[in-house]
Amino acid sequence: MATENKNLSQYDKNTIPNANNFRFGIVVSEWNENITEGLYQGAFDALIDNGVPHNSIIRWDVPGSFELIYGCKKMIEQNVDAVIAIGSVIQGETKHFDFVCEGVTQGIKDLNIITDTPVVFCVLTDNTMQQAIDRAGGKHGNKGTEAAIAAIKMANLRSNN
Ligand SMILES: Nc1c(NC[C@H](O)[C@H](O)[C@H](O)CO)[nH]c(=O)[nH]c1=O
Ligand SMILES: CC(=O)[C@@H](O)COP(=O)(O)O
Repeated sequence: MATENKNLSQYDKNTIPNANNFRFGIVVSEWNENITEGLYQGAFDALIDNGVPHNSIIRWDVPGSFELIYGCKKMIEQNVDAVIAIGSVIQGETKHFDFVCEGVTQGIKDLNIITDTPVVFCVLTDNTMQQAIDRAGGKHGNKGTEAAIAAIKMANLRSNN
C-alpha cells in the first residue's frame, strides 16, 4: 500500500501496548531540518500521547542522515528500550542521494541485527521537498508518528522475549 493510501498519523490507542515504563532515544538529522523537526514533533507527541514520561525521551542531533548510524549506535548504549532514527534525504542533482539512502538503510538494518535494541527507520527518502512536507505532518500525515508507534510495539516485543 502506498503512503498516499494510508494516513501515517492514524493509530488506534487500544492496540498500543503500555509504554509508561519504556525509555526511548531519538536521533535527529539536521539536514532538511524543516522536515526533521516536524518528524521529531510527531514522534515526541505520539510517545507522550501513549503515556511515555517526558524524562524518558532522550534526543540527540547529528549532522546528516548518514551520521544517524553512529548516533543510534551510541544512543543504544544509553540503555533505552528502542531508538528512533529521524532523517530526510531529498534527491539532488547527483547520485549522492542513492548512496546516502542505501548507506543509512543498511547501517540501521545492521544495528537491528548486531544489537538487542530495536532501531526504527524514520528516514524519508523523497524525490522532492513537497513529498517530504506531505509526509512530515502534511496531507499524508506524519512519518514520525508512525515511527513512534512502531518503537513502542518493538520495545514491548523486546521486553516480552
Ligand atoms: N543530501 C542530504 C544529506 N547529505 C549529507 C549526508 O547525510 C552526510 O551528513 C554527509 O555525507 C557527511 O557524512 N543528508 C541528509 O540527511 N539529507 C540529504 O538530503
Ligand atoms: C541526498 C544528497 O546528498 C543530495 O541532496 C545532495 O545534492 P546533490 O546531489 O545535488 O549534490
